[in-house]
Amino acid sequence: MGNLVDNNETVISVNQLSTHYGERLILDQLDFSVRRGEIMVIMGASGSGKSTLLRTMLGLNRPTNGEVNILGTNVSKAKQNELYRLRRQIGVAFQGGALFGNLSLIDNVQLPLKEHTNLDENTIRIMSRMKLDMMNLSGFDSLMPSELSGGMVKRAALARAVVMDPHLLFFDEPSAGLDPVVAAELDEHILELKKAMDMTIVVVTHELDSALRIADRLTVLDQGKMVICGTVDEVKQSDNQQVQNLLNRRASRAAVDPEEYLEMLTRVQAARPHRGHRYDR
Ligand SMILES: Nc1ncnc2c1ncn2[C@@H]1O[C@H](COP(=O)(O)OP(=O)(O)OP(=O)(O)O)[C@@H](O)[C@H]1O
Repeated sequence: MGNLVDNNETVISVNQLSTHYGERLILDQLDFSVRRGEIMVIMGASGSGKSTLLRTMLGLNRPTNGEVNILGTNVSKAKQNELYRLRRQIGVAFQGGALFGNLSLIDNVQLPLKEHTNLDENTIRIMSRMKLDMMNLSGFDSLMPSELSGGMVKRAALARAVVMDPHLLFFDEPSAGLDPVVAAELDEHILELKKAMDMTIVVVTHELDSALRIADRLTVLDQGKMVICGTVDEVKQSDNQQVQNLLNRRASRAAVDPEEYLEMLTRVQAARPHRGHRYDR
């Protein structure tokens, strides 16, 4: 990656993008771009089309209209080998893309390097350890995924997603299943990645607290339509009713009694099955 960062350089452009499932319109003429070095958060309620947008941006779904350009490739029209080349420059941490349960932490993280490069074992190990270190996971190389806490699993998935030093990172629902403190820690790691690796990051989430913490800009979807695309301040100051509803929903959640919340968390912990040794930092 170069040292000269042009912050206005467009890394992703989404133009007039529409998608259907069968007859049903899911994404409706979306237009926005992602600039080099920024964190773009895509927000919206469940069913608003976030995952469909992510899949379409990665070329896993073909749009019915419009197009997505990533790093100069028209993803919507690209051939398989072009998509393959492009995806090598993109890191992806998906909700469902969990760690391989039969591989240790380090083996999970070094997998992309083994699959996509001809680097020797030693270099692969060093590169993987660097990413584990960045994610506060050094010293846990040989642990199996079942021995890791929820926060560690997410950090490990993030380490794996960036092990090839991608230009671009997609992260689907980072906070899902994490308690607020661990989710906030993960947000710090996302911010650190942006800073340390000069990375452009697209995060899909429905967690407003997390979105406001990490976003340079936000794109808000509602039923497949773009409600707003702007900086955190622009979103906060918007007089659009749907945006205000989203912000107010956060305010009412913030009013939760901390004692009650702690009790609820403890109940969940107590109900969890024993999973062997667990470590966290
Ligand atoms: N494979 C599919 N076939 C048909 N309809 C689908 C398919 N996948 C998603 N949908 C529908 O498309 C709409 C958008 O779904 P999508 O998963 O993109 O939303 P989302 O914002 O990511 O939701 P969530 O936050 O719950 O994951 C929903 O109404 C969903 O039911």
